[in-house]
Amino acid sequence: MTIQQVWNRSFAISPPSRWKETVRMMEQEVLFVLEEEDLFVSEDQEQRCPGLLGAVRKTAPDRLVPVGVATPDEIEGREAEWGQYEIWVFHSSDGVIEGWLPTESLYRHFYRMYKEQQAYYALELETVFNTSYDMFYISDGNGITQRVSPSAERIYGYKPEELVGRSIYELEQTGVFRPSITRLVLERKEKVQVVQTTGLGGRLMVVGTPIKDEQGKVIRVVNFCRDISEERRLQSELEDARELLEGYKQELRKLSEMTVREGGFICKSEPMKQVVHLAGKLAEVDSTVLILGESGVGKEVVASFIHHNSHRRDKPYIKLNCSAIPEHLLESELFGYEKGAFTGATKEGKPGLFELANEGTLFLDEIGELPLTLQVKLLRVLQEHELVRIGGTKPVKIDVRIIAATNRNLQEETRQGRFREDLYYRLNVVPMHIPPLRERTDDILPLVLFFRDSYNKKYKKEKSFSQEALDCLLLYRWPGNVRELQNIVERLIVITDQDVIEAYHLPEMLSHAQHAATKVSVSDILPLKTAVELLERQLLTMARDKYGTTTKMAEVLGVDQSTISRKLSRIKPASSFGESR
Ligand SMILES: Nc1ncnc2c1ncn2[C@@H]1O[C@H](COP(=O)(O)OP(=O)(O)OP(=O)(O)O)[C@@H](O)[C@H]1O
Repeated sequence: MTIQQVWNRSFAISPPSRWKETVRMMEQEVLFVLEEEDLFVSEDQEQRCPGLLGAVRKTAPDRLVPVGVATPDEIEGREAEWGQYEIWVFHSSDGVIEGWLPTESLYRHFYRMYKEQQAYYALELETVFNTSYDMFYISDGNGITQRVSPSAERIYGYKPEELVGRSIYELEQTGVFRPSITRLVLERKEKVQVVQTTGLGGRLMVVGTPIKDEQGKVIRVVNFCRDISEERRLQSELEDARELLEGYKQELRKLSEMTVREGGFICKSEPMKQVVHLAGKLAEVDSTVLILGESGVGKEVVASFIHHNSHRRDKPYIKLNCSAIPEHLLESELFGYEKGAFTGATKEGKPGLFELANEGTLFLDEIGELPLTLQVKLLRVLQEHELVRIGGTKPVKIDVRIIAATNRNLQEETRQGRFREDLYYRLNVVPMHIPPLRERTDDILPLVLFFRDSYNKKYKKEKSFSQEALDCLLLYRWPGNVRELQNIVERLIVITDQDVIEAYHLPEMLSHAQHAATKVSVSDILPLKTAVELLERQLLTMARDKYGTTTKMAEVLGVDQSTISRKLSRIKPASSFGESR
């Protein structure tokens, strides 16, 4: 039975709602008379303690009546022990009970009971206050700190005693926390829930609640503060892991694209033959290679060709796309870390890709995306052939061949200060430029046929292309280079219902090429090379007559200005064309 229940069974001598009042009266030594209903709350109570009501009623005026009251030993959960006390009962002249008055011994009993219960509540509150991982922060109506739980030291970096007595306005100004939730509660006079930043860089979710007096004036503000920095850290770690995963997924997709190639390496055009020739020579030496070229031209294919034809072929070939990994994770991916190097580091530490690629080749794709801080570290590895893991002190010897690739203009990047000049020269020992597909149109048809056969095999189909469709593919500019061509051929093989893929099956972006294809008509059979040359000559002459400058010609014919100059020099001396005449 709880205290409240005991009080009720004690015939509501003083209902709990009035204990406080009773105690206040006692403390002020004021006697007071309780109402009859305080004594006899309900018939139900009379039923539970039969006889008492009758006994009181039968009492002669102004007589002492014995009553049973729970002793103070009965505190939450313990069985009540009943003590005997007496009360004064007052009757009116016609015998109606007017009120009653506890005797002094009963007053003392009330008092003890109240104080013990108060102490019990205070103990409960104290325990919650002192042991909670969350923080309670209590201020008065003027914003002066009254009480703070010990977790303040962890959260704000101040012990409770260093905060008590200080103004929250001052603490906000000095940056212990921002904003002050107490200030907001005092301003708005209502409950406020806001995220607060601490001077230590943490973040708290704070719920501030006003306590008001009878006139509605805020006399206390109780803040409940939960540290959410950890949640945010975990969330950001999760996001990092997601980004990492996404990076690897991209790499996997590329890998699956590559498996279709199964070692097939198409190089029919003259420029591509030169690239392969150079790659063959580079495979014989260990020098650093920088492969330049637009996205999808085959830089990775060439890197892999170099590795697989070098003496390192039986050692690891590891590829890292510097733009696919979030900047802050790139360092540990590349250089590894020692155990406990940072929060989130595994217990054992982890080797980076440099160590994993030891004795083999590390292909750093999109090197232009490497942050400047890591560029310094990479330069050191290239120069000293050793690295130090994050959080480590011991240098680790490394024997790795670096092949880097980029579709950016690295020279321009160095001018802009985004790429270190010293690293650029260190990487640029042997640069290789892979021309875009539109500049080696002789590769288009072999590539289309190669991917057609690969995907026919993969999807168990027997599709072929109509001549008109092939013409469109040949005339398209392929801004996405070989990768785009590969994807389009795959899509056509998969989604076309008919066995022959016609021009109208081609995706929309090829429609311009298709349109162009119908604009060109050939009246006789002649060798393709001659036909292309004739067409090229006609186009160049037309464009030259119409526009007059190589800049404009390059724009309308969709090639670089240098290509125009080169081609024009074959049909007419280049000197007759100015840069932007
Ligand atoms: N000469 C080729 N023969 C056969 N397949 C090729 C050839 N060149 C490129 N590919 C294929 O085209 C796709 C893109 O090539 P790759 O990934 O090497 O291009 P990249 O220049 O490295 O692109 P990015 O700059 O976007 O990384 C790959 O699937 C690759 O197998």
